[in-house]
Amino acid sequence: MLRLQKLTKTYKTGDQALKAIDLEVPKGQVLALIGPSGAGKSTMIRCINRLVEPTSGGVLLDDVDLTRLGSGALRKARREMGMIFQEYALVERLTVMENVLSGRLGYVGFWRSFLRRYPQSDIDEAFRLLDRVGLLHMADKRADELSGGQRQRVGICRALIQNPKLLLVDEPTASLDPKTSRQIMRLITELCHERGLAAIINIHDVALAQMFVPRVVGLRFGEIVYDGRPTGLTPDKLTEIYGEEDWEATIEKVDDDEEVEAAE
Ligand SMILES: Nc1ncnc2c1ncn2[C@@H]1O[C@H](COP(=O)(O)OP(=O)(O)OP(=O)(O)O)[C@@H](O)[C@H]1O
Repeated sequence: MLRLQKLTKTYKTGDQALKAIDLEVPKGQVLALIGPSGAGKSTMIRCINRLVEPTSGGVLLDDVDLTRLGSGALRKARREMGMIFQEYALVERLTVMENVLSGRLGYVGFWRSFLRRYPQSDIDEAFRLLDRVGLLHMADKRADELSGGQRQRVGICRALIQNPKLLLVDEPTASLDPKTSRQIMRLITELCHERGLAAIINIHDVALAQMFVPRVVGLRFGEIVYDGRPTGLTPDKLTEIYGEEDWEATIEKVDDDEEVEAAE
C-alpha cells in the first residue's frame, strides 16, 4: 500500500538524512521505526507526506507517486495520511471538539472551516471518536486544560477523523510518563487494528515498540539496518543499530503496576 523507492533526503547543509530507502508497508500493518538520534526517523516520516521535500526517489501510496504531485493533488493525497505529533500540535485556545474537527480541514474548504461550520456527520464522528478514546466528557474543555495523555488522545482523534489509510506517528510518547506512554501506544495500535489502518510509528523507546508492534524497522545513518519481528532484536542487533549509544537507556523503567495493568 505504501512503497518507498530509493527515497533520499539530503538537507541544504549537506546532511544525508536518508540514503536510498526501500520499504514496503502493506495495508493495515503497524510498524515501529527505531534508531539513534539523527538516524533519519523524523525525516523519513516527514518525507512521506512531504512536510520535508525528498531529494530523490519515490513515495507510492496505492501506486500514486506523491513526490510527483502538484500542490492541489498533494493536498488531497494528504487526507489519506493522518499525522500524530510528539507535542500534540493542538490549538490551545480551542476546545477539544474544535481541535478534533480541525482534522476535517482538508475536506470542508476554507470558508466553512473559517466559520467553523462543519457538517453534522463530521460532528457526529468527532463525538464517536472522543467516546472511543474516553474523552467524551471533555468535548467542551479548552485544549490547554488537558493533561499530556489527554492531549495526545485528542491528537489521535484529529488524525482519525480525516479517515486516513495511513497514520504517520512521530514520537507519540516522548513527552509522556511510562504508564501513559503504554496506554497511548495500546490505543494507537488497537485503533489501527479496528480500522484496518497502516501506521509508521517513530518511537525512541525500544521496549515499548517491542510490546505493541509486529514489525520493527531500525534506521542508522539514514539506512535500514534491521527489518523484522521485535523478537529478533537481540542485544547484538540493538548494539548494531544504536552503535556506541547505550540502547538500554532508551528503555523506560517499567512501573511496579505493570502486571496489574496487563491483567486488566
Ligand atoms: N532541517 C534540517 N536541516 C538540516 N539538517 C537536518 C534538518 N533536519 C534534520 N537534519 C539532519 O538530518 C539527520 C536526520 O535527522 P532526523 O531528525 O530525521 O533524525 P531522527 O532519527 O528523527 O533523530 P531524533 O530521534 O533525534 O529526532 C541528522 O543528521 C540531522 O542533523
